[in-house]
Amino acid sequence: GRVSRNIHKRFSFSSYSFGDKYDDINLLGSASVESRGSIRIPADDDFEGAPQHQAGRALYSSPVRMWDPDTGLAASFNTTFSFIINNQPAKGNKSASGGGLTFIVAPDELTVGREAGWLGMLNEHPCKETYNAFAVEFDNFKNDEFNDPNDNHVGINLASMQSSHTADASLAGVFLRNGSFVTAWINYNGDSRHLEVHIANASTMERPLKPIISVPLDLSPILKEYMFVGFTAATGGAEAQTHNIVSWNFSSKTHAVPRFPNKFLKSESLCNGNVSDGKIQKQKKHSRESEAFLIFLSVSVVIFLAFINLACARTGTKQTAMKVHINNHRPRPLHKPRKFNYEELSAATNDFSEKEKLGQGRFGSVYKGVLQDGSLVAVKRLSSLQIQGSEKRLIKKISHILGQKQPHLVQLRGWCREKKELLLVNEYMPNGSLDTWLYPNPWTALPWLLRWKIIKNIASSLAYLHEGLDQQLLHRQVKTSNVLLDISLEAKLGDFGIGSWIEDRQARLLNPAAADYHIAYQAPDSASYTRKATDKMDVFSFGVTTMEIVCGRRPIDKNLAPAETVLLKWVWELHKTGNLLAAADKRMKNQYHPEQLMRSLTVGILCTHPDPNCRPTMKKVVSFLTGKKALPPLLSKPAEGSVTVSSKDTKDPLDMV
Ligand SMILES: Nc1ncnc2c1ncn2[C@@H]1O[C@H](COP(=O)(O)OP(=O)(O)OP(=O)(O)O)[C@@H](O)[C@H]1O
Repeated sequence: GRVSRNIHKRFSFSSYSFGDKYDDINLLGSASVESRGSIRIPADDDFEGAPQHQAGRALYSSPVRMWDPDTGLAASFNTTFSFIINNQPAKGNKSASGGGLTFIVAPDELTVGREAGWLGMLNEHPCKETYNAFAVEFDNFKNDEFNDPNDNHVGINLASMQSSHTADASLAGVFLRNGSFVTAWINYNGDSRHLEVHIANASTMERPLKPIISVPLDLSPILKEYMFVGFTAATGGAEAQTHNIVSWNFSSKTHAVPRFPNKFLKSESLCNGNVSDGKIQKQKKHSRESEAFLIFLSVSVVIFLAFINLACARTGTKQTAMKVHINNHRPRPLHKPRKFNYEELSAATNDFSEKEKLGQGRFGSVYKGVLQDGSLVAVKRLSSLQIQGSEKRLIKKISHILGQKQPHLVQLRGWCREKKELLLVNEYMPNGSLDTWLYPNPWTALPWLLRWKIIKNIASSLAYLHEGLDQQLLHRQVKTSNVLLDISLEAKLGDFGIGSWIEDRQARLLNPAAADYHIAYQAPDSASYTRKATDKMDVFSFGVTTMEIVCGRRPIDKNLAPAETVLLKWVWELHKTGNLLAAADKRMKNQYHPEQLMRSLTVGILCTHPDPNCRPTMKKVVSFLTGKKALPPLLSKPAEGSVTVSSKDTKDPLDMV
């Protein structure tokens, strides 16, 4: 599954509905919304005089994102609109000429372009400053100064009244000024840099097969991030012409490289990563000295505060009474976990529609849903698969998970067991799963401080499941697709505990690709289905996940050189040659904390030891990561008697790839 990081914009005005959405349209110059509900330029109905030499604009009132500054790519957009150009000879002037209209992407919401041949698109700029607008013109006057081909053409205008491409509208059977309905379709693809324009002289919305213009076009040099879209039109001096836009649909999509909060980008401890493994030892010593000073400082502050507190308690001030009152007011849980019925979840997910699908795992699909109370949920639909054990045992297992509350565990809000399906209702995590942040976007580099925080968050939630409960709960599916990010990019571990209910062999049949991907996280000792699951298998998966987060690559990547294909082996080799820092994700551009990075990779190596007995517990991992416990020295070879990482005679699942 992948969470899209694109920004979409979509709006629609059905025929003669501009009056109903008056606030959504910004009218400039002589543009108006006439009584029937279409946009009309010029405003005045009187053909006798006023409409001559008029220019006006009607823009969608909010800016639209048209360009992504990080990738430099233009938006892709599709727009369809219907218009009528009505042309009558002005009094005393027999020849009917005209002006025309444009669909414009404008850099501002204030400019009204010049009248006549300028179509309200541009002004003459005495200082020659360019006005970076893009427009498709529907021009019914031949301006020789702009090299117009005739008085009935469509043109592409890039910050200029001289069109870069033109086409004769009559080739599509369209006569722009004869007062009939014209429909235009403008489709621009910012990735492939291609523009197509279709027109049809009809009130139907059916697009003709053949475009009137189809050209390669890179709009990115003239676009800026936010722009205004809409229409311009103008009249000249020898005609009485009105331009009515009757209906309009617009949709756009821009790439978006996430911008991370400053707290993840700036830190004094972040330094250029060109540091050798050896230098880090020295840095460690220095940081221990500063840690000692910090501890001294904190202890002094605590003693001081305790003293103040004691003094207040003696005087029995009002303040103390108030504090007690606040502490007693304990918040109630927002959503009590419960059993859901099928209809409720079907309604919440729009009948499990494809549009609401968040992703597909080994056992089924996950859908976004809105419950009746308005809260957002992610519904995991485990269909037609073998759930292990009796119904009674299953419910018992679910209730064990339902009760778990830890800040870094995705909250299970309930379940539904109906129609031979099991549906799990989880809290919705708006920023999706971690794998979608790591891949495949080459522009997104998760900042180091965020990666470091995520690693510590996962470690703490696993330590809680393993050692913080009366009855140990094994996760059994620790991997980046099960690490989910909430609105403030806090990491939470999802899908904990459910691995033990589900028939693994069934999963391969359901989704072989996902099953292959899953195997990369599995410890060699879990290769046998008869072997009982242990917490050390979770520790192994955590080790692989940690390496993946630091290195920003998949645990198995067949596109890489053979020596690098298996992440675990590659990291181990780099460690042996004292070159561990070279494993850091290149997209971080050396902006990381070398000591933290080394520490997490070392923890990764310890956790993926082939011998489960040599792997640390998750509690120990937490103290290694937080620096409470010193890391044991890593041997250049795994300890005597244990199986080596690269050994061929183990049942290492990585060797099966
Ligand atoms: N609570 C949630 N909030 C938002 N998105 C979610 C949530 N749970 C899952 N997803 C999305 O749905 C996708 C599929 O999830 P699912 O857990 O079914 O599969 P998986 O983790 O990729 O594989 P597996 O089935 O082996 O666990 C995830 O990758 C994630 O993008």
